[in-house]
Amino acid sequence: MKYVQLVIGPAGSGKSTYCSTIQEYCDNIGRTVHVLNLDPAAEHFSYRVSLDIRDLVSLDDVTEDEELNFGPNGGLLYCMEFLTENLTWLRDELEDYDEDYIIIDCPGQIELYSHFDYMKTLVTALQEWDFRVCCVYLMDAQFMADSAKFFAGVLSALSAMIRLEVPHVNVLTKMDLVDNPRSRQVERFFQADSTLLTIDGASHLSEKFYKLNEAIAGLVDEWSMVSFLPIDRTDSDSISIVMQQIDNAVQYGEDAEPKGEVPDFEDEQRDD
Ligand SMILES: Nc1nc2c(ncn2[C@@H]2O[C@H](COP(=O)(O)OP(=O)(O)OP(=O)(O)O)[C@@H](O)[C@H]2O)c(=O)[nH]1
Ligand SMILES: [Mg+2]
Repeated sequence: MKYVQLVIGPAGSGKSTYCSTIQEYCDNIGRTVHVLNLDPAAEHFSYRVSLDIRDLVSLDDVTEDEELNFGPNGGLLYCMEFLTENLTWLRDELEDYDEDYIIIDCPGQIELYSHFDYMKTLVTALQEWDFRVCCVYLMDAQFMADSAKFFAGVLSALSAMIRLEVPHVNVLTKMDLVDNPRSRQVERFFQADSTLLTIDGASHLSEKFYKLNEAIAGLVDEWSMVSFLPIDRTDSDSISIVMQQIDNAVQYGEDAEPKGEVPDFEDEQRDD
């Protein structure tokens, strides 16, 4: 089987850093992974890039083209559309890898996940090429300052989850920056729960906005669909827990051939 982690989330949520953290972790445990940069605007990498969308199209090509005349955000959408129209390029590139565990570092523009179909088209193509895809949705733990913000984040995670229709793991990033007293506060957010709204006195909200938040929180609660795993890049246990959750989600290794000599049960049965 072949596997993909599709790493998505808002701008600056730590997607590229997560990819390098996972690559380093896998290097250490002797597991081969390849990281694909899907951000046509990316320039600097803290991981080894195995595959790069910029070999097909880069943001500079698009924004410097006088006929196209795009700004950075329109240019990015154009690049993603170009990718979805040239998926054979990606299929051919992916065919080069025997060890098929790919981590895809996606761009951060939230509209890509909320109301454009490019990511869904990509996911469908990967599934057609026999990849098991897990969406890894990252959110910055530092934004957990109040529950109204948290529920806004939950809704965007939920919208990606519903749109992409693949196993989904939500991760709170940058836990190393959360100091101890605050970390207890952050822990409340690992499991989305509507009581959060009443705890942290979203009292600064107008009554109408509070009710809206309450209704949304109730919806999330009722579906019990959204939980978050914390990741601290300085703590290998937390990385390992995130990897285990993703492995479970894609059933990683379940069809692996057993290593070493396989006992011949048929012979044993005959002897019996
Ligand atoms: N301390 C700490 N900083 C982090 C962590 N993850 C990301 N950062 C910092 O947060 C900033 C953004 O991180 P990136 O990994 O580039 O985030 P991104 O989601 O790839 O950003 P875009 O691709 O621009 O959407 C950088 O300055 C990182 O160094 C983390 O786990 N701990
Ligand atoms: Mg990035």
